[in-house]
Amino acid sequence: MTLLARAELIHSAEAVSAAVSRVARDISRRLHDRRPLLLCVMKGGVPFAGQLLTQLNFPLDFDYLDVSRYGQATTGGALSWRVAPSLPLAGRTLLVVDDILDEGVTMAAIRDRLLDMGAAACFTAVLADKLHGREKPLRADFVALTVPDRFVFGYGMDVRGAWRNLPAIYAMRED
Ligand SMILES: O=P(O)(O)OC[C@H]1O[C@H](OP(=O)(O)OP(=O)(O)O)[C@H](O)[C@@H]1O
Ligand code: HPA
Repeated sequence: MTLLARAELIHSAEAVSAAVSRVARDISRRLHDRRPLLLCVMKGGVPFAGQLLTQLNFPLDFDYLDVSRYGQATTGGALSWRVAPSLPLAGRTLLVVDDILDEGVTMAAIRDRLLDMGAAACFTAVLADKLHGREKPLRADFVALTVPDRFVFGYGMDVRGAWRNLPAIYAMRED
């Protein structure tokens, strides 16, 4: 059986879409008058950032950064910075958008680096916050959904490089 056929549906496409719209409204309320620079974290942040962008009805700028610490693995390793944002950050309000806050190592390192680069404020938005019960180095300001403490994929999140393109969120079965 294929990996997808054996996987368990955690959040349907409809549930993901509704949660993204709710977060878009929250972000609009909080940041509408701050002309934020929205930074998409490659690669997993692409679907979430793309859908958010179409629902944020206020002026903003857009750029991306690329970091990775999982590669094809299901456990995290050392963080590798591949591309830093190219737009100037000094004095800006940032909104960093990623697919998942798991151990939180990636988002905390991104926030620290962006503040070091001169950003005035760094807000964070994630599609999924993984509930594993361990302390995280940061809490995201905007969270669309929670996911259980299992390896999840879909809507930007990959499993061994695949299935980022799914409109719903699935979890691998443990056995
Ligand atoms: O909270 P953490 O435990 O640090 O994990 C979260 C990070 O892991 C994934 O990135 P990955 O390294 O797989 O890069 P990718 O998005 O390019 O696949 C995900 O997109 C987050 O950026
Ligand atoms: O559960 C996960 N799925 C996909 N990518 C991830 N990166 C960190 N945790 C995960």
